Amino acid sequence: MNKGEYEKQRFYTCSCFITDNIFLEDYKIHVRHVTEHQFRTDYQKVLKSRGCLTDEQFDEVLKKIAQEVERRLCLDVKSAERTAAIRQVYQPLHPHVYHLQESYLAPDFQQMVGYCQSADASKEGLLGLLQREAAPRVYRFKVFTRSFCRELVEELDHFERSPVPKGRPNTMNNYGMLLNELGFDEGLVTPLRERYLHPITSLLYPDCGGCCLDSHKAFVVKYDMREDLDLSYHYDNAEVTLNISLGKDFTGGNLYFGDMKHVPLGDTECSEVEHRVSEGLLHRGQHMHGALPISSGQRWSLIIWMRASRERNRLCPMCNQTPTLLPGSGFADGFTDDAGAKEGDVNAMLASRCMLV
Ligand SMILES: O=C(O)CCC(=O)C(=O)O
Ligand SMILES: [Fe+2]
Repeated sequence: MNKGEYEKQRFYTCSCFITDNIFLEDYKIHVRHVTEHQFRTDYQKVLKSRGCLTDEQFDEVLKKIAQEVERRLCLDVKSAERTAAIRQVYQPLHPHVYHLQESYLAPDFQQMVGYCQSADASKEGLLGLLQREAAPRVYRFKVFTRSFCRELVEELDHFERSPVPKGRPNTMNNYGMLLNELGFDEGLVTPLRERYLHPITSLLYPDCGGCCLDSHKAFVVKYDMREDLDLSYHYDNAEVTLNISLGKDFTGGNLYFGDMKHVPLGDTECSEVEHRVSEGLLHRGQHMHGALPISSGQRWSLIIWMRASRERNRLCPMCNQTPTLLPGSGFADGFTDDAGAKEGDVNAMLASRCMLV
């Protein structure tokens, strides 16, 4: 997609964003909340088995859900406010890391992409260039040079220490940052996805949107002995995910992969996969995974959730239904308004709710 087309393309979020996949940290469970009655019917028993025993604890859960729904309803407004504040006052430490240059990329990675772009490229040929699968259909390869990883972490650390407001990546990561708010999309992440990652994912994952990626959500996750240590088992809101280990020094923190999300847990065998600084792990977004606790140091990873509207317009990967579209800003959640998609009618509700907080 060229720049002109990108500017014209509007992206949307599925309305399930307001009701589904709400993560309850205390009970390590994702829940759906449409009404209190439905929620009690669906979750009271399982929550009890996880230690939610008293009425007070259950009320606390309902309060957390209400807060999370409120946060989601106001996400775009708050994000625009943060983006504006960052633009106004934040002074980057390394302004050059915002603009992709070939010299940031590992030579092996450039060669691999060169192969994928050649006329006779094939999946078999590409697999011959890659290391053995780290887990089923999980591929490991160097992406950035070590020096670029170091500079990027220095830049993000500098941002973290600055007084500007920060948007956290998702409900499961309390630390880290959203790269679009910092201005990384246009110069770094979009060109990386379009020019370098798309040729690879087209060959490796044509069956799950890898050949028609058209947007992404990019963020950095950060684990520290005094902050988040690990990440619960989950699937991503993505067709294909790239997870690049940026550093710093850490031990532990391995990823573990199970099976695709529709496979029952009882039939799943997990494989552990080590993070290696400057290397990326590429996997299908719907491939269940989590991160083990770090045991020392600080671990930073750049996560790119890549989306294919053609794939997700048919079936939202988060609710498994035909998406009901809510207008969003920027890439939103990567849905587009193709014929056949249901139209949402909650715009007015979104606007009025956001004014309350
Ligand atoms: O901690 C990691 O490396 C994995 C992060 C992840 O899976 C995610 O943010 O979706
Ligand atoms: Fe993930």
